[in-house]
Amino acid sequence: MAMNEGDNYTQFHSHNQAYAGMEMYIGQYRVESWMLTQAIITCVVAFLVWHVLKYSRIKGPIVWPVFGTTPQFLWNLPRMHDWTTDMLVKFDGTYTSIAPKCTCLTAVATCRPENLEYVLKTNFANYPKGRSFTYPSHDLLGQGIFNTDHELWKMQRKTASLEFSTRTLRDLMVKSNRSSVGQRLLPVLADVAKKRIPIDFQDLFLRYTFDNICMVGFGVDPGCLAPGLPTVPFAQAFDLATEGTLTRMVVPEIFWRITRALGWGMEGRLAKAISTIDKFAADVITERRRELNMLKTLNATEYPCDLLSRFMQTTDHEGNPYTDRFLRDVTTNFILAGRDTTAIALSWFFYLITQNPAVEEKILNEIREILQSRRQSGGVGEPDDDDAGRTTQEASLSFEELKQLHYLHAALSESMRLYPSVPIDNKDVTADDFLPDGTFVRKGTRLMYSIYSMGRMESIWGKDCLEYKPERWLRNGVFTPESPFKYAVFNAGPRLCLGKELAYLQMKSVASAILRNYHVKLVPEHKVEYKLSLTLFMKYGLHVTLHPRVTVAY
Ligand code: HEM
Repeated sequence: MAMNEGDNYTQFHSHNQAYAGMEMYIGQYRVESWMLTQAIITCVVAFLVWHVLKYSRIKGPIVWPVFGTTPQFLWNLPRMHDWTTDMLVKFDGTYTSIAPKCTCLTAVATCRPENLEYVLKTNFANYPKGRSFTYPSHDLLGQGIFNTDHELWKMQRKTASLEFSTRTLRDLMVKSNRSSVGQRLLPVLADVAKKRIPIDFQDLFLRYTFDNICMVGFGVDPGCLAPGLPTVPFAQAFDLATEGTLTRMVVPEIFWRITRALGWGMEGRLAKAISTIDKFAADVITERRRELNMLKTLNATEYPCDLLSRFMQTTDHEGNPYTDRFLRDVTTNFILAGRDTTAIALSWFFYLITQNPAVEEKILNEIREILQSRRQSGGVGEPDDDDAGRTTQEASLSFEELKQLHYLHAALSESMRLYPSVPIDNKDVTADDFLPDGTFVRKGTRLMYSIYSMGRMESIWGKDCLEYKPERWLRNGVFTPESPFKYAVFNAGPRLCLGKELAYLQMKSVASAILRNYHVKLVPEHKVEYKLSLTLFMKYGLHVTLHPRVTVAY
C-alpha cells in the first residue's frame, strides 16, 4: 500500500516519540520535552513570584494560589468565630481575606471601633446590606425593613421608629410579655421541675420569644409555649425558612438557583415553608382588615395596637394604604429580627449563670431588695387581668421594677458581650474606600465586622476581656452603657436595633422570673458550643435541670 505524506509524518513523529521520547509538536513547531518542562517551570515560578508580590503586602491570612484563604477558612470552620478573633488579634483589628469569586469570601474583616463608626455611620451610604444579603433573603423577607436599603429602608425605618416609640405598643409589649411569663413559661417550668426531668432552655426560649413577638407583630398567639410544648406549623415553617435562607448565603448562588428551579432538597422545603408563612400572613391580614372595618363602622374608640394593625391604620408617604404584600413583609421581618436574637441571648446568659454562682447570688439579692421595698411601700403588685387568679407579684415583676434591676441588666449585657446573638455582620462595598485605620476596601467586595471578636479584644475591654464580669458595666451600682461602636451587639448608627428596649424587657422579665423560682443546673456532660449560623445558636441546645428554691425570693 502506498504511503502518503501525512502517514510519513505520523510515522516519523511516533517513531521519534517512541524511541527518543524527547520531543513533540505544538502546531508546526517541534518542541523538545525539556524545553516544555522548562517553560512550565518558568511559568509556575513567574506566577508564584507575581502572586507573592501581589499578596504579600496584604494584611491577612496566607493567600494560597488559586484557593486564596479558603483552605484555612474551611479548616477552621467549626471554630470560625474564634479563628476570626485570632486573626483579628494577630493583624491588629483588621485583615483582608482573598478567595475565589464563586465563594463570596473575599472581604475585609474588622473589629476596630473607629472602623465600625465609619462604616455604620460616617460613610453609611457606601456600605448597604446590598445584594449579597437581600437577594438570597428576598423570598422570606421581601421588602421588609431588614432586607432593604436606601429610600425603601428609610421610609420603613421612619414609620417603624414612630411605632416603637408609642406608649400603646410599649404597653402591648409589657402586657403580652407578662402574660407569656406568668401563664405560659412558669407553668411549663413547674411541670418540668415536678417531674425532675431536664429541659432544653434554648428550645423553651425560642418558643417563648416566638409567641411573644407574634403577639406584638400580628396580635396572634401561636401557642408554642402551650402545655405539652406542641409543634406549631407556622413556627416550624419559620424555622425551616430561616434555615433555608441562611443556607443560600453560604452556598454558591448558581447552586441554589438551580435547585430552586428544580424544587430539590432544601430549596423544595424552603418553597413549601414560605407558602405556609404567606398563607398564615394572608389569613391574619384578611381577618384583621375585616375586624378594623367593623370597628370603624361602629365608631369604636379602641383599636388593636399590634404592629400589623398599626401599619394598617397608617398610609405610605404618598397617602396610599399599605398593600397586603408589604404588610406581610413588615411583620415577618419583625419576627425574624426579634425572635432568635432574644432567645439566643437568654440561652447564653443562663449558661454563664450556671458557671458563675456568685453572679447568680448578686442577681437574687437585687431582686430581693426590689421586692422588699415593694413590701415596705405597701405595694402588692399590679393585678394582671389575664393572669388567671395570680397576681403580677407572683408571676413577674412590673415594668417599673424591671427597670430598677441594674445588676441584672449588666449581667445580660455582659453575657451578650461574650456571646452576641448576631456574631458577625456584613455590608457590601459600593465604591472603593479607605477605612480610618488605612485599610483599602475594594468596590464590589464585602466588609465584615465581627461582633463576637469585638467582645474579646484586650484593646477594647482590657486584660480581663475574657472574664464574665457584670461589674464592668456599673458605676456606683447604676448600669452605664458603652458606645455602640465598641459594643455593637444591637448594631449601631442609623440601623441600630429597633427592638433593643423590648429585648431587655423580655430578657429581664424571663431571667428574674426563673431565677427567683429555680436554681438552674447544667446537665452533666452536656456539650455547649456554638453552631455555624448567622445567629449564635447553641449546637446541642442548653439542657438544664431545675431545682425549686427553698427560700423563694418574694
Ligand atoms: C437580644 C436581642 C436582640 C439583639 C441582640 C438584636 C440585634 C440586632 C442587630 C445586630 C441588628 C442589625 C442587623 C443588621 O442590620 O444586619 C438588629 C436590627 C433590628 N432589630 Fe434587633 N436585636 C434583638 C432583638 C430585637 C427585637 C425583640 C426586635 C423587635 C421586636 C428587634 C427588631 C429589630 C429591627 C426591626 C431591626 C432592623 C433595623 C434596621 O435595619 O433599621 N430586635 N437587631
